[in-house]
Amino acid sequence: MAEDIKGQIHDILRAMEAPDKAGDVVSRGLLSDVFIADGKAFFSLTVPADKAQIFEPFRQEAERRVEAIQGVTKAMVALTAEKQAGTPSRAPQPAPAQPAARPAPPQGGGRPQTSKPGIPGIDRIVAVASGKGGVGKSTTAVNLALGLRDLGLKVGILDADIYGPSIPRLLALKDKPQSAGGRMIKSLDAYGLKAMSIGLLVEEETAMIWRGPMVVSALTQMMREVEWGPLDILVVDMPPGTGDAQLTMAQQVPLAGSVIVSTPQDLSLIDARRGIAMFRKVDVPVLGIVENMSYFIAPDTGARYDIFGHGGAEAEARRLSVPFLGAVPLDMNIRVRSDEGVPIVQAEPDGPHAEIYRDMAARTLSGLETGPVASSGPSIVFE
Ligand SMILES: Nc1ncnc2c1ncn2[C@@H]1O[C@H](COP(=O)(O)OP(=O)(O)OP(=O)(O)O)[C@@H](O)[C@H]1O
Repeated sequence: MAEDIKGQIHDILRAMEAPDKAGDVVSRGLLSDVFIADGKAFFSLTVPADKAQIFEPFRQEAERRVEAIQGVTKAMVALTAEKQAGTPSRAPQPAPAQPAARPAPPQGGGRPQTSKPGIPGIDRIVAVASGKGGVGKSTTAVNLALGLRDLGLKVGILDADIYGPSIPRLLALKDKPQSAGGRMIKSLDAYGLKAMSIGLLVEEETAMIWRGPMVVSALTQMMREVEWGPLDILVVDMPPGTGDAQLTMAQQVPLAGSVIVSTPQDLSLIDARRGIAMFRKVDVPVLGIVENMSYFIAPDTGARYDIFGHGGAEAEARRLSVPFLGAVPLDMNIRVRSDEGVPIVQAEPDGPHAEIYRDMAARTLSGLETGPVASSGPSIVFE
């Protein structure tokens, strides 16, 4: 059945004239894998960044035609922009991505330019990623977002962790997303953040088997079709790992930078290194590394223990010439607050942890404004 639908989708797309009149999108290899689940069809079309705008009516028409196939209840087609290696990354943007009247970045600043289509109303998108699961990526993402909020920014958080969306739990999001009319859905509000989670929109089993292009289709759709309102920064909680889905996301989402979360253990650091290599490969600036569960604070005495060999991530950051954004202790309170749906920065704004996250937010922001300080040039390390 699914194969039959895929065949029909190919036929439909082959028969449609591409707006740039350069041949049909299937023969040109612009079509991703087609994924069918629960009667929903997902695929993306990779188009040159400067043609994204003229392809939009084509995208809509493709959705209409695919939805007319018997057995298809919904079609989700995303345009992803092609970034050619070596081309100057200043292709025209299909839609204004910058709200008016933002201060210009400092001279020589590292505000990354991207040839990928920006998201209207969202000034900058920052990915929070980890080389492996369970290191506290989501905890870091929400508290970093709240830290950025405390710096006076308008901040959104998008949970793109298809393998275990945890933002609804961390932010106690209970309401179902509501339609905002047309294709748009309203973002949810949590502690002054705009929030949306893939877990609120898609069945978890469906999302887990998506491959890279499908994840990007869903993600770009969530970015474009959620009413975020104007945002200074959208923090994206990425799926853990450095596989196909993550690489495609890093490559095709217009990211201004990435933050890598690691624990101090060697194994986690090896994975973090892979994460950094992945972002570098696709020219996304690495804004820095966070060392989570860096040391342990005994709940009874408050004494500090470096049980995991604290400092590993900081040393690694130096070795790899990326900024170190901060060390967060393994602290029962951080976990308890997360489980209660009130992240520590919100629950204990005057406590030591909130301060750590606010510092982290300030360093992240400064990396966005001026470029990650330690990231340029090779470093010579004597061991
Ligand atoms: N600094 C910390 N101190 C104590 N507990 C923590 C800390 N950071 C995270 N945790 C706890 O560790 C668990 C995993 O954290 P989290 O869900 O943020 O990790 P993750 O890397 O996003 O995981 P996954 O990749 O599986 O989604 C959670 O129970 C969380 O509350």
